[in-house]
Amino acid sequence: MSDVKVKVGILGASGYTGAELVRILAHHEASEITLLTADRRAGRPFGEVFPHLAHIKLPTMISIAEADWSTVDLIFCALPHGTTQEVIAGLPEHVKVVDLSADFRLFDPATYKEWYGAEHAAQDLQKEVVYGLTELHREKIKKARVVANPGCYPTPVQLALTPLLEGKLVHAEDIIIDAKSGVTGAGRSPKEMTLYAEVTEGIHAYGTGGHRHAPEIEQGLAWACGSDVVVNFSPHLMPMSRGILESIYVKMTNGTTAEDIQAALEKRFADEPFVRVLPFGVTPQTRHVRGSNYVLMGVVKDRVPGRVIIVAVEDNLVKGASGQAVQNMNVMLGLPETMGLEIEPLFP
Ligand SMILES: NC(=O)C1=CN([C@@H]2O[C@H](COP(=O)(O)OP(=O)(O)OC[C@H]3O[C@@H](n4cnc5c(N)ncnc54)[C@H](OP(=O)(O)O)[C@@H]3O)[C@@H](O)[C@H]2O)C=CC1
Ligand SMILES: CC(=O)N[C@@H](CCC(=O)OP(=O)(O)O)C(=O)O
Repeated sequence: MSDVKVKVGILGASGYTGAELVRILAHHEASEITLLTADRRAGRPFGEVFPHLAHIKLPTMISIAEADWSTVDLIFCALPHGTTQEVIAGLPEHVKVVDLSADFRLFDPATYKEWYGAEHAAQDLQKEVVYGLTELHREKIKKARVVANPGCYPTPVQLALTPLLEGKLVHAEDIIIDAKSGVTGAGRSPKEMTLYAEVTEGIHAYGTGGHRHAPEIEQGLAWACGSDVVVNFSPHLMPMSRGILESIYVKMTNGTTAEDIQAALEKRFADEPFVRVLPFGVTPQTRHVRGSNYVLMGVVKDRVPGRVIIVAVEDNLVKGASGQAVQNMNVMLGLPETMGLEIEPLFP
């Protein structure tokens, strides 16, 4: 491997996923961080905003307007969705991009407008974007200049269901995803939904019957089975900082058993470094992936005939965002895919 390091920028470095990118890249031997941006916190040293990472030598965070793009080979864009399209569309061609926001994840402009409430501002660029669920789109990611990192909720469910839909082992029209997330999923900017008094000692459903990740999940599952898919997706906010757990209820096709589902998932992910299928009947906890890039999934036979339940977990800030973003960078640059990501989960 060459000693020349890839120069990396992080736009939105003062947010949760920005901090997580810095934490991961601190152990990434083939890259160096040369640009950090913030908005309200522009002008402040990174280590002042995140004292737990103050020992790392980093450039001061500046505004995007001040950025010199000649100092970067690749940027991670960790800006709120809606603010990203114009920034990325204006970048010079030599800059590769991994976008963590939702701005380039939906490939049909009408669907984008329906769920995000505005016309897509960079439709030409959208045509060259690759959807960055690494395990499912690795070959395209290798050649991409701009990668749309998946949403946190859509990652585990697409991993679990893609092999089952491809193998016609489950029905595409009967999929229920009951999802639960920690509050960091909502970002670091203050919001009523994430006030301590309203999160602690209770749980609540939100976006019930129509969350913007439903069309992203449906898009990915339609790629898997070659026809339209409609899912019932219902997220809940949990009194914990990180982690996502999804209980996925599906109906098996005639003649398929829960053991067949287990075997199909084990086969599909046998060589994947970041996806683990647990022994049949064992379900994972969010604590089993905390701080790591792993997705764990467990298959359980439902007592209701013909049905099976898959429980999948990830850390929303790692495999659900910054970890998968670094995994995609590694693939785009031809680096070992696991570089910087071989961190064991923090338990308990
Ligand atoms: N949190 C999660 O679990 C996941 C998040 N994502 C996506 O990743 C992106 C970043 O999320 P997250 O880190 O949680 O968000 P945060 O709210 O924690 O951070 C947002 C960052 O963007 C900066 N920023 C805000 N508004 C602007 C603006 N108008 N122009 C330029 N910079 C701006 C902020 O700067 P400042 O601090 O100075 O205001 C901050 O650095 C979002 O698109 C989110 O949807 C994707 C998957 C999971
Ligand atoms: C708990 C919480 O608020 N979660 C966020 C999803 C976070 C995420 O990964 O998605 P985006 O990148 O699409 O924002 C939500 O429900 O909107």
